[in-house]
Amino acid sequence: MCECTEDVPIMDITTPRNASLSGFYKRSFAYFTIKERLPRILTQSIDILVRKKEEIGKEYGENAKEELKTVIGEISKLKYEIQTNKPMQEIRSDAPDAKLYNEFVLQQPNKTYFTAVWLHAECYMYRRIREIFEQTQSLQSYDLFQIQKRSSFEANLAAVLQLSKYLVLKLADGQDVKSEFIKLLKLNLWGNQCDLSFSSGIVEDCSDWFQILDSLQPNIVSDQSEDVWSAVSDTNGSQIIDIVLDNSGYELFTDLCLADFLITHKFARSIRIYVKNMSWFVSDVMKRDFDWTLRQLLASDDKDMKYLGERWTKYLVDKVWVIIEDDFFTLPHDYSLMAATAPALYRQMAQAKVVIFKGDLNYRKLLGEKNWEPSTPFNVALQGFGPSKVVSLRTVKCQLICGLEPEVAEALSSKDPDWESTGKYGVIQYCDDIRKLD
Ligand SMILES: O=P(O)(O)OC[C@@]1(O)O[C@H](CO)[C@@H](O)[C@@H]1O
Ligand SMILES: [Mn+2]
Repeated sequence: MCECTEDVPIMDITTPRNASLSGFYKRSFAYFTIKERLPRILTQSIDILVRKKEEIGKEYGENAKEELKTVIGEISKLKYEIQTNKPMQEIRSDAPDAKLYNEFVLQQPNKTYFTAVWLHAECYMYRRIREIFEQTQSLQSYDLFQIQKRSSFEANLAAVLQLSKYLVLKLADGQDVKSEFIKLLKLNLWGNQCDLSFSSGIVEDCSDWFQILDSLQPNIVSDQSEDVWSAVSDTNGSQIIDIVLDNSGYELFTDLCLADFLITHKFARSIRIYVKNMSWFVSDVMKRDFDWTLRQLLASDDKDMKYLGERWTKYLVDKVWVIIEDDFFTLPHDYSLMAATAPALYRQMAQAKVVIFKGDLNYRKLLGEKNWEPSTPFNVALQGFGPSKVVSLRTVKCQLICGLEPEVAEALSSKDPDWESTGKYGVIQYCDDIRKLD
């Protein structure tokens, strides 16, 4: 039994094969996340609000200081509900996504934090944070994680600088385009190690990847970068490439470098970039984070960073890059439900040559949060999702995976029992099993 007050027995086992990940299985990263990581994220957020009270008052008005007390109380309440395994409550909001949340949670057989599907419980927590700010007068637009996101970019300036120089050089040079593309793809993959939900909001230095890229090759446990290259470099058909972003900071910078490379080498006429429309899993990119990042580049003293800032601003003005916000990315639904829940988005993605999904959370959604047999082919694990060719770039931060050669998972587990929750390993996976909507 766990120490939860709702009298629910938590099983002291690992996640059974083919079951949904859930805090219900005590020997799982899902359990650890709900028990330790989510409450820690909330505690740290409260600390920041307390520390920044005066600054928030100056920026959002005196009333905001009063409302902060309510916000802090509500976040503490949310933390208590998680720790004591209460059922997920109805979201009180007129926003259209709240209705979908409420219907979705109602349909689920298990509604408490530790018994629900982990993906649902974790997404719900971030939606509740949004609700807390929605209920205020003065803090509607306040982003609880903005300070951490900005610090993460600032802490990784050295890596950004180094990559800027490299990219500026490579953009001007048409040599060896394939190997440069694959190199950028891998840099981009490792950029996904730098998320703040994983480190519970602790800003880490991500600067090493650039130097040690080759030595990391054995850690890419499934590498279909050749297939990705073939799909991306095919100049027949659609000239649009979609990227579903993950984290702000260094990872976003690597995404934009890849997006620039694709445009410069004419693999796409336009790149559509999908962002979150609320504060999400601490470090995920919202439009305002994207804009802030470009402003940092434009204001830089470094000529290459500034140049990229100008170049990318022009891409946005000319609609070569288009930023898209869609509610679907902050719903608890996995991607196999996109066609039914967000058919317009599915059809839009079907116009793309390739859709690149960044990061661990997107991978969980692609695989339907299920503990697949690790040798399950990627196209099977996608369970019918395939608006276009799908690429996933993901460092392995939780216990689900597919597309591995037989025995690879067993060998990794005996070498490093925690291999699935360290972020040290990565996958570059590809599927061209396209399923059009009627
Ligand atoms: O999607 P991202 O940024 O790569 O990772 C998000 C993440 O940190 O959050 C989840 C747990 O909180 C984990 O699945 C994953 O490690
Ligand atoms: Mn993320």
